[in-house]
Amino acid sequence: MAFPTNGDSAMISVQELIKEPLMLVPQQYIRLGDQGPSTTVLFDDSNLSPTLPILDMKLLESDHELHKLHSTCKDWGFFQVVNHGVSCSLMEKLRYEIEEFYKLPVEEKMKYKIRPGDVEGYGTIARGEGTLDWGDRFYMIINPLTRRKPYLFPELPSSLRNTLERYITELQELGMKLLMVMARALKIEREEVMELFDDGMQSMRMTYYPQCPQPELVMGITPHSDATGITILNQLNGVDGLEIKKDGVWIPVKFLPDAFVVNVGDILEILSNGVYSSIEHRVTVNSKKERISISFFMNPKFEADIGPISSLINLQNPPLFKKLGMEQYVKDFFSRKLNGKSHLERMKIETDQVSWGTPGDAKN
Ligand SMILES: O=C(O)CCC(=O)C(=O)O
Ligand SMILES: [Fe+2]
Repeated sequence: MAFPTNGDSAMISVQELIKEPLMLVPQQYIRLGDQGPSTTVLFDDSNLSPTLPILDMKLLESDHELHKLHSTCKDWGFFQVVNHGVSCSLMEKLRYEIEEFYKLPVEEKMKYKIRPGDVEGYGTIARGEGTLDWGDRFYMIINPLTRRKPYLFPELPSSLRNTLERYITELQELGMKLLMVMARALKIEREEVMELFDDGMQSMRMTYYPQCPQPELVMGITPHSDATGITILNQLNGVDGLEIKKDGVWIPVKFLPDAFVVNVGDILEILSNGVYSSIEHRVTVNSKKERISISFFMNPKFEADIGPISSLINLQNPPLFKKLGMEQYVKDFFSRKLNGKSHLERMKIETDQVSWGTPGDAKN
């Protein structure tokens, strides 16, 4: 599928840019004031900063852990998950393969470059205010298989491709398990979630954030919420940088070995009729070490309708979001600038259009 984009697809590799010793960041990457990364709450020695909740996959059958998951998805929209069942050796192999991929000469990587009018492939599209992010990305749809671009996934170096294939299988299983426990916590029928997400639209983004001579002036990825069901993030080389916006402040996520970071995306906020919230996040970079991550995005199938799940709607909880086909939802998302939660805002039903009850009741 070709997505309309708002023009400018900048094919500049930050990795190439810093090959020559660089003292000053070029103008097109600079963000000042509120737009810059200087608004973070730093971890202090007394450990007073709030830390992201950690959930144990093996305990999620218990009512206690289920309750913790439910309140975490409502209050944080983000958590780390341990005992997730994906083997350490596969995680190590994946890290190695992705590092090797980014070490390839730029001409090799350019074989996968984002083509005009598209969003998939290697490179960065300027989707903010024209300011570029300090990171080289590779985004592609990986499921359903028929949506894989023939010049992307199938053309990757075979050892990376085989490792990704194994990783995708494991993450599909983990993602489905997470969605099922969320359904239980939300009191949604398993079948309903299965129907939406089984063989759904899935995509991934591998990102390489090079070290930066002036990290206080740039952003690895602009603040955004994910337009997904859920996202499972693997901070491959253990370098920090992810920050989430909680109660109006940016909080750094401390890397936890052998854990995934999971977040609620806009689609899950819509499906849960606002009971769960997607959260804005961003990535800052540093002057010493590059950060490498891979995000796995799980979504409903292209044929599905996105809207509040009917069993969650009643007189006290009227629908807060419109209904839209997934195909159209994805198209609309990619044709807009990446800007906080603005895409989700467009899906909201105006308060004066809501005919029953008070909208606030839904956040129970
Ligand atoms: O690299 C990261 O930690 C976050 C990436 C991200 O937010 C995304 O791919 O949507
Ligand atoms: Fe994200």
